[in-house]
Amino acid sequence: MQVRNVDYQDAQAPQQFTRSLRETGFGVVRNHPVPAALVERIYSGWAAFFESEEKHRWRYDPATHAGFFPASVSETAKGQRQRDLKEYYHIYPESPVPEQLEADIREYYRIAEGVAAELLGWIEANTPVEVSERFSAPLSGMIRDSRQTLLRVLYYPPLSGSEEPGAVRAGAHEDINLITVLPAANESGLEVKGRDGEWLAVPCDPGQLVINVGDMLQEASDGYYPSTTHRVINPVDAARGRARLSLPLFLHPRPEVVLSERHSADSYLKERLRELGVL
Ligand SMILES: O=C(O)CCC(=O)C(=O)O
Ligand SMILES: [Fe+2]
Repeated sequence: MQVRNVDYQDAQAPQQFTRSLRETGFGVVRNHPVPAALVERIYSGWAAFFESEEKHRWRYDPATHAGFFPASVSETAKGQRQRDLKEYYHIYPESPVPEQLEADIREYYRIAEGVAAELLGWIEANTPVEVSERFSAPLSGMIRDSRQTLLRVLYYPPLSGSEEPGAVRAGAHEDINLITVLPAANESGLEVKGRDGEWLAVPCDPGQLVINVGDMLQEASDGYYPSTTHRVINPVDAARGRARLSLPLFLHPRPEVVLSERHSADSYLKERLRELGVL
């Protein structure tokens, strides 16, 4: 199995990228429109936020699920017993954000959403017609003007040594949404599960973007694109003392968008959140 690394500017990029998604559920692109300096500023600004007490004043709103989620309420991946070793901050288009962090994060949201629309166009154009004729709308149109797309700023604290045995940074899971756009994290750790069950590190140098298929694209394509299981493993040696930040943008269609005969985006999301015990 090979997660391809594709030059965004290359004429062959749309085919190569789509092939990687089809074969592995993942693709990596370089030379893309997300400025590396913007991502670096976001990582350092948000590291300071997560390392301050200020974060507790931004605790999430249970009605909207926007805001800061401390480690004590963090997700537990399906089949995992311990909570993930992570904290995060959820941002939707109208969510409140600390003022000193707001301009960069809104800019990132806007640019990454634009890249996602372009990539969905590539996928659409390179999907066999017997699969794409089932799409209820062009894939890039499904996310247009969506208020559901979620930006998650993730902070995995340095390991203290007092973690519960078996607890990991992010337990094996699949994403619920259409696709996920993820700039290279500041530390390694992301792994993808191959068809043969072995775990592979997702190759990702600074400045690159990782894209993965979520359950909604798997559902809309009737399994043609696989929503691949992934996880974040714990660091070893010197890296244990370092925090890891990452910035996934989860692209969600508008609620009324039809995914399949069984599901709209809204009914699908609700079913999955109920399974996760979040609804
Ligand atoms: O932190 C990462 O690299 C991946 C995070 C992830 O898979 C998620 O939040 O769904
Ligand atoms: Fe994920």
